[in-house]
Amino acid sequence: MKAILIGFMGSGKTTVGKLLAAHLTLPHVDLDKKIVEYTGKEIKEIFSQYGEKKFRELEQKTLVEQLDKKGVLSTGGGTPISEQNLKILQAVKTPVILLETSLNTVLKRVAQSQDRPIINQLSRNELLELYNQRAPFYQRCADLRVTTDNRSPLEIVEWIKNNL
Ligand SMILES: Nc1ncnc2c1ncn2[C@@H]1O[C@H](COP(=O)(O)OP(=O)(O)OP(=O)(O)O)[C@@H](O)[C@H]1O
Ligand SMILES: O=C(O)C1=C[C@@H](O)[C@@H](O)[C@H](O)C1
Ligand SMILES: [Mg+2]
Repeated sequence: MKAILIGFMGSGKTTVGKLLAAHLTLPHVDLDKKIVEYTGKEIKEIFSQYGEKKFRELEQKTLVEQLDKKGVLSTGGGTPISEQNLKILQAVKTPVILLETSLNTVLKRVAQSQDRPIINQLSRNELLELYNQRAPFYQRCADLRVTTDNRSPLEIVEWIKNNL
């Protein structure tokens, strides 16, 4: 992989990853999408039918499978949130880029979406707690950090290209 994007739900990993890959004429790989293709089920169905633990197992397996491939990898929001995955992301030679987004912006972007079981299940306060809990995991494996509040996907892609 040429770059790995990490960050909270709604930080823009999928959107920016797709655009960055197009700018670099590389394939784009989205971990969530790979899991959906592999299982033939939507993420919310995997959560409701098999539980989050099973989803995390699939996520880790898929992450390891993709690391040596060519392209730009967009992870899921929870991918770096285990000591095992953190070790994998810290050890990888590819730059890990953290898309930093305030919780307010996250909520503006994804509050209406029904695709993210974690966002749909939690109250705003619980989400804030999760956001604060996750921040150190993201920081521990990030090589580069870019703020996405008030920046368009294209501006973020330009920033990444200039800093990669
Ligand atoms: N920089 C941005 N400015 C404005 N809107 C954005 C930006 N980045 C992403 N969005 C919008 O926010 C929503 C969520 O983006 P996206 O799906 O790329 O996030 P994600 O980080 O991949 O989330 P998840 O962790 O759930 O996969 C989309 O509707 C997208 O169009
Ligand atoms: O932040 C999370 O834990 C998640 C984010 C999404 O990308 C999906 O991987 C799933 O909805 C879980
Ligand atoms: Mg995504």
